[in-house]
Amino acid sequence: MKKVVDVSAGVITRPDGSFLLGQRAPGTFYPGYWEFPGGKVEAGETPAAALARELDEELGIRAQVLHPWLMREHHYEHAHVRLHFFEVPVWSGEINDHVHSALAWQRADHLEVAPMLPANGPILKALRLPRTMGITHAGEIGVDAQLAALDAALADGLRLVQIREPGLDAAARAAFAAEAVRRAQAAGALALVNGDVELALRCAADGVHLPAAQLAALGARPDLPWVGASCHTRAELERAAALALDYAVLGAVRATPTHPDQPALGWEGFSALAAELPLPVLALGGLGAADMAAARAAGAHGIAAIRGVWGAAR
Ligand SMILES: Nc1nc2c([nH]c(=O)n2[C@@H]2O[C@H](COP(=O)(O)OP(=O)(O)OP(=O)(O)O)[C@@H](O)[C@H]2O)c(=O)[nH]1
Repeated sequence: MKKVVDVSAGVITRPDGSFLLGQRAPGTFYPGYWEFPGGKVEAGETPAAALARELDEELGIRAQVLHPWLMREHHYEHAHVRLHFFEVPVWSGEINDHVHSALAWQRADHLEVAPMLPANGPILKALRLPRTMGITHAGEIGVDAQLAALDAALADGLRLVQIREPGLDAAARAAFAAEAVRRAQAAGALALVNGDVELALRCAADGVHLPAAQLAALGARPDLPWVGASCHTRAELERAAALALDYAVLGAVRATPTHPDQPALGWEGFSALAAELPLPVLALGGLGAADMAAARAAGAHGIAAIRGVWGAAR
């Protein structure tokens, strides 16, 4: 059995969404491959402290803000690594690299450098997941009002839409889904259909969002580009990870009128449940754009919302 090596890596992000990659130098494992800056956690160090130290040693910068994000394990020929990824949106000092052959600011949807270290493929996919998910409720506000709110939110930058319409009958739901997928995709957004793989395929959606009961019942990941699930417990989050889903939605952070029976987790409860998972987790439950910073500090990838995304007037 190879021993487990803990490694911390930082997704150092600029306000335009680009992040920093470094190319591994000759004489290291996987020379020429690209990685997120970081390195091994030393005895007695927390992963966050290790990353702060590595960024200082390798790049000469001080991380001012470090958000826990994902944890992934990977078996290399030389070691079994447990990678602790953090997001680093704020740092001080000029970047002055001491260890890589080259550095490059990259965007997840338009990577210009290759190859990436083998463990990092899912990390790049996670970085392509937008930070805000809008969940439709045409059954409540009406199809026309929801489509108008969708257009306004897309114009405002929304790039991830979950079509969730338990209140519409099958025909109305299918028609609404087809139209919402069309509008979302025309704006460059991902559109996911809640709970219905068949309908997602029929309207060429980007994926499916599984309610918790479906997550529990499924034997394998549905064959669609994006698959996520609603989770309320650690066991459900681990099941989503075991099925290699692309994301989970975890709530409720606050009590909401949609799910009055669900106890509120608060940010502490959220971060305890969402810690050290290999997939990004969106926070749900009474949230809006103003909660993004708190969500990310708690380890969330971003937020998912019904009312909080469609705007007060919509
Ligand atoms: N820094 C970093 N390491 C990664 C990433 N992805 C990934 O699989 N790894 C693996 O994690 C391990 C990190 O080792 P390292 O050699 O960079 O560690 P280090 O800076 O502490 O070097 P050292 O060997 O001199 O102590 C390597 O096995 C590397 O392949 C990544 O994105 N960033």
